[in-house]
Amino acid sequence: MEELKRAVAKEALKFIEDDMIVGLGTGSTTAYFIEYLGKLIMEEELEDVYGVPTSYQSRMLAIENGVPVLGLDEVDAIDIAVDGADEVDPQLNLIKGRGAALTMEKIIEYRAGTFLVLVDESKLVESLGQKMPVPIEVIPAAWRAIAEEIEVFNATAELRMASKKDGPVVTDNGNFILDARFHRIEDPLDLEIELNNIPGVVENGIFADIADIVLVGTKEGVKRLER
Ligand SMILES: O=C(CO)[C@H](O)[C@H](O)COP(=O)(O)O
Repeated sequence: MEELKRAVAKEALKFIEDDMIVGLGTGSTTAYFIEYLGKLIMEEELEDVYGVPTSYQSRMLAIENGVPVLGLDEVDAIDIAVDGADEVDPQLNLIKGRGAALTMEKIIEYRAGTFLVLVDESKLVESLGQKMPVPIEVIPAAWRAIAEEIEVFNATAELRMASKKDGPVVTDNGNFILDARFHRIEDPLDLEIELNNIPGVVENGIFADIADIVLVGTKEGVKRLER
């Protein structure tokens, strides 16, 4: 599995050119990409490339690996964003947010000229929600009310608990995460919009219609899917 992640991360470097502003995703696959990107920058094979991190994790990795970073408010545009995903359906709709970084990921990836997704083949599903719950970032005081409201969608929502801290996971933005399991997600775009309409919801992990290219690591090599 790590080999497949490394292979897609290497392939993603082919999309990066001098003078690009690159959105840096979060997670284990993107971590390889940031490492390799830093190597090219340090070896001066790429010039004037800047990363815009989507999380503390990607910011720390970028700094550690020699990728200069800028905040979203310091750039005019993002040429390309590179990130992993938890599920990818045949229309290239995604579920993201296992790493609880979905809000900044969506803000940056929505704005990118190209959104490039890196996954291994285990992430491909027939329909979203097949394996993974949909993470929903919520204002802490509203978590219980929203968890109850989610039931209207024929779903159950669970507050994500931390493993190295007592109590719930707190996101980089200071919010909580609900993991919602839906019986069936018929229309990802519709559900994405409806969830965001609930007061107290900051953002949800359905990324419908925004991925441009998905690189899939398989045992037979890296495959490219395009919308
Ligand atoms: O959405 C994410 C973090 O919020 C990650 O991109 C997603 O969970 C994939 O991670 P990995 O590459 O480690 O499987």
